[in-house]
Amino acid sequence: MSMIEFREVSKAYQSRVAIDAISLKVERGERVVLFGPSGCGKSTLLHLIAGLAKPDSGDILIDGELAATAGKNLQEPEQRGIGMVFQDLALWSHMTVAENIEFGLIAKRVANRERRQRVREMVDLVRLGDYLNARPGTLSGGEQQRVALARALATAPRILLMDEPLSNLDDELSLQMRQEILRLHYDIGFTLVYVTHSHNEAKELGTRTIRLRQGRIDSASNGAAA
Ligand SMILES: Nc1ncnc2c1ncn2[C@@H]1O[C@H](COP(=O)(O)OP(=O)(O)OP(=O)(O)O)[C@@H](O)[C@H]1O
Repeated sequence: MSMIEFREVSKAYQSRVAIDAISLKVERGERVVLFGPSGCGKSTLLHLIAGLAKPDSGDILIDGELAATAGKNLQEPEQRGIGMVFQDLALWSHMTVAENIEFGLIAKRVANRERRQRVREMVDLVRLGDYLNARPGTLSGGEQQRVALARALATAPRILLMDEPLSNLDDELSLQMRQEILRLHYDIGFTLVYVTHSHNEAKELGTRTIRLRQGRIDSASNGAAA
């Protein structure tokens, strides 16, 4: 059973078609990189998987369960077991770094002690141990991205969606984060769908590259290495 399945999914914004009858299967543990020119539908595809957008037609299955169908979400985003790192998904500015990371764990009713331990592991992972009590507004762009990554991974999601998550980082930190993502993938075994314009990131992180063009899968490059 696939972890993510799209059956003839379409999505338009007003008259603009963002996703055009896409059928797609992503298997458990796969690391899929989405490529393609600006406006081809990459972010919309992630939003559909996450439940942040509804398909106009077609079905979306997550781990074999119908999560969305024409015009409605049958599973809310928080029911889908998905972690997200999107550029426009801001951190909560009134909360500390620790509280941001802890948020999903509270929602999942993880016990107090385990929560604190998990937050500690996550800040260490993204090398922000000294910033536990800082507010996001006092951090650099790159540091904020690392908090977002820690927040997304804290609940050990079965699917991790990332939309250009490393674009604000310098080369060295970007490399470290890519290694961390691969290590975590090995440890946790999540399914990754990753949007980037970087060939380096695609080559290192992807087990499969899918190129989108005008809301459709460009079949010439589906399955090819970056
Ligand atoms: N909320 C929205 N309202 C109206 N149109 C939208 C909305 N979101 C996306 N679109 C349109 O849908 C199409 C696909 O956009 P999308 O953001 O998915 O592309 P993308 O491949 O992620 O682009 P980029 O690489 O620039 O981030 C574009 O034509 C865009 O203008």
